[in-house]
Amino acid sequence: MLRRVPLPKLRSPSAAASLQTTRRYAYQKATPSTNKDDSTGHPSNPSDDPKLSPLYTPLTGRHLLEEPMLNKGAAFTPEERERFKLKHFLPHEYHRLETQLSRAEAQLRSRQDPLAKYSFLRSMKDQNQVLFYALIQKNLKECLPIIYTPTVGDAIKEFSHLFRRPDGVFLSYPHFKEGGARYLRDALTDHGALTKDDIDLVVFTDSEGILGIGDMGVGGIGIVIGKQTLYTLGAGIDPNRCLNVVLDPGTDNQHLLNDDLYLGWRHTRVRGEDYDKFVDTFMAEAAEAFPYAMLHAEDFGNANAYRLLEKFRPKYSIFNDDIQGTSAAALATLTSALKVTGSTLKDSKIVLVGAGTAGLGITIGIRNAMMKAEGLSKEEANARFWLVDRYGLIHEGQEGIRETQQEFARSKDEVANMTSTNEKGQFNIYDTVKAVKPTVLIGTSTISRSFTKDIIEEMSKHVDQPIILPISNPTSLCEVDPQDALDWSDGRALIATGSPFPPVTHPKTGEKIKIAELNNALVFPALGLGTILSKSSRLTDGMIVAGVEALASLSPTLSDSKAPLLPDLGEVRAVSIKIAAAVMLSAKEEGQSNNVGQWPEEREELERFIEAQMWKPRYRPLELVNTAVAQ
Ligand SMILES: NC(=O)C1=CN([C@@H]2O[C@H](COP(=O)(O)OP(=O)(O)OC[C@H]3O[C@@H](n4cnc5c(N)ncnc54)[C@H](O)[C@@H]3O)[C@@H](O)[C@H]2O)C=CC1
Ligand SMILES: CC(=O)C(=O)O
Ligand SMILES: [Mg+2]
Repeated sequence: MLRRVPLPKLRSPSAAASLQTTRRYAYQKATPSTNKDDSTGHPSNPSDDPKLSPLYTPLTGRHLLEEPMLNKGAAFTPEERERFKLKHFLPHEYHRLETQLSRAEAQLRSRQDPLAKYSFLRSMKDQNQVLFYALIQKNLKECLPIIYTPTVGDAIKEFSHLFRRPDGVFLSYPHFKEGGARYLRDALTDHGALTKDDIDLVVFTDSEGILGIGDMGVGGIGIVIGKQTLYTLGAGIDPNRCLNVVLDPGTDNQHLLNDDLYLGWRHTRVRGEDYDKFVDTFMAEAAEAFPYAMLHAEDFGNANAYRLLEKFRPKYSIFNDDIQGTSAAALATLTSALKVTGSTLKDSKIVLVGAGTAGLGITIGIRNAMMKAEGLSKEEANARFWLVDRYGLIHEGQEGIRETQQEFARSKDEVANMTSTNEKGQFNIYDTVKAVKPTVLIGTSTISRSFTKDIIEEMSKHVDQPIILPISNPTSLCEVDPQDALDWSDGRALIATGSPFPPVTHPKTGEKIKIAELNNALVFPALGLGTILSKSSRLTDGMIVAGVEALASLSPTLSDSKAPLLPDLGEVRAVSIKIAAAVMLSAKEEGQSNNVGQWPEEREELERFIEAQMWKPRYRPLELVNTAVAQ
């Protein structure tokens, strides 16, 4: 017979206290002296390990098992089972994390379909956070394409069908209209349970431009969760100090609007002043509630991404990953590629296809580097770019050019000499490549396999080692399969892609060649970590450039010209330490850091300090507190 389990005491103060206590007490900031143990395993009896500081919680019994931040499942020790009234909820045996991992790995691998693996991992995240992160960290190469691109894209499309339980903060426009700023504040702080010191990072989207798959409505929470997971895996940002947020101003995705199971606000997107008021108020409330947090914007549509970044950057600690993160990763890749070709930024001719959020971010980032590092004027640097968008090469007088693209429009005189193979007289990618003879070809267009054989062959006629970066995600939207790019360039192309690809075969030598993954995931976790650890109120361009230089200095091609252009995403933690150190030192130099003196400035010592600060998936001892203490 089922016995009814008593409900938790939901009266104030305990209701608010459960999350507050978990979050507040979860963050016992590691110091080098208390956190010398850097292994990811857990000690034989966690409660007795003096190296790990405890977490405090008022939760017991079923409520403790249901709290993913604290749940250890079968790894609750016999003593903890007694103290936290867990004995009757758990089978007899006590298993260490290592044993739990073996079971979890077998369960993961028993699922063949990537989406089924995704669902498994998502529910593990909802149940036992330490096990989730330990599993992925141990099997990073296998799990990254599941929790991130490409599978996350499929999961987002299916969000309302796969939905089991929520993870994150859902902010819908009609609730905002009714409750105004107060509603947003209550939602973000969980009605006051979270206070200003509790959160380091807010990741948020309005879901209009998810990866390359477009408007995904409330399903965009999936990319937010994916990015937050990478902050934790890649840079050790404490998951208990992150807030995942989706703004739901409606959706223009007709398929979702017609779907009976759709879970978001069933309404077309609110735009104009109403939208701005929603986002402006959200930013103001988030910044006031968590004044030390970095606010990470993800996958906004291109009509809003730049506009909002420019508007909010002077006021808040905002970071737009698609603009700034992608630009940083691309600049590091290009720097590595140019070391191989023996060329420079200013000697490059760059054709970029898809001048939207990511494409323009990359263009501006490289353009600024040409000016700063190689002394070009803005006009001289702009002249190294040819941007091709949906109406072909962007040039003066062309209809449909967006304001953000304007400064890169080619002159009328230049295009007067070009030949169009298009019945509308537009200059497509082939026409542009033929006329320009570029050294670099970048794809951020979302147009699958649009770098065709004739384009790659034409480019390869004029340059020894064409640099080809098709970085649209997910895999299905990549502009060219790397094997094709290598075959069509006689094995000469230097390639990096946005989603992971298996190694390719050199068409002449038969050698296996690894393809670098040019994804902002290699850099944004560390940009965030550096900003958070240096308590910087802004992530400046200078801090980002310091991170780019650190990343480029880790390129495997520096020691082997046939190696991938970037470090493997599987090594992101080690990479993050170097990038974060560079970011922190730059923050200090620029006067952005608000805690100079509290961290070492000598590079190696700083790297050890950063490593020690990183959250690691280990079970920590638990201490029972009563709610009065929690308050
Ligand atoms: N690898 C990475 O780290 C990143 C990759 N991306 C990928 O880049 C792609 C673009 O993303 P966003 O810039 O956010 O999207 P977006 O929508 O802002 O930009 C896409 C651009 O491509 C243009 N376009 C559409 N059809 C075209 C055509 N036939 N020819 C040329 N251009 C065309 C659009 O007009 C738009 O300007 C996505 O697939 C996204 O996943 C985005 C950010 C990071
Ligand atoms: C990687 C990423 O941010 C994107 O594809 O949108
Ligand atoms: Mg993105």
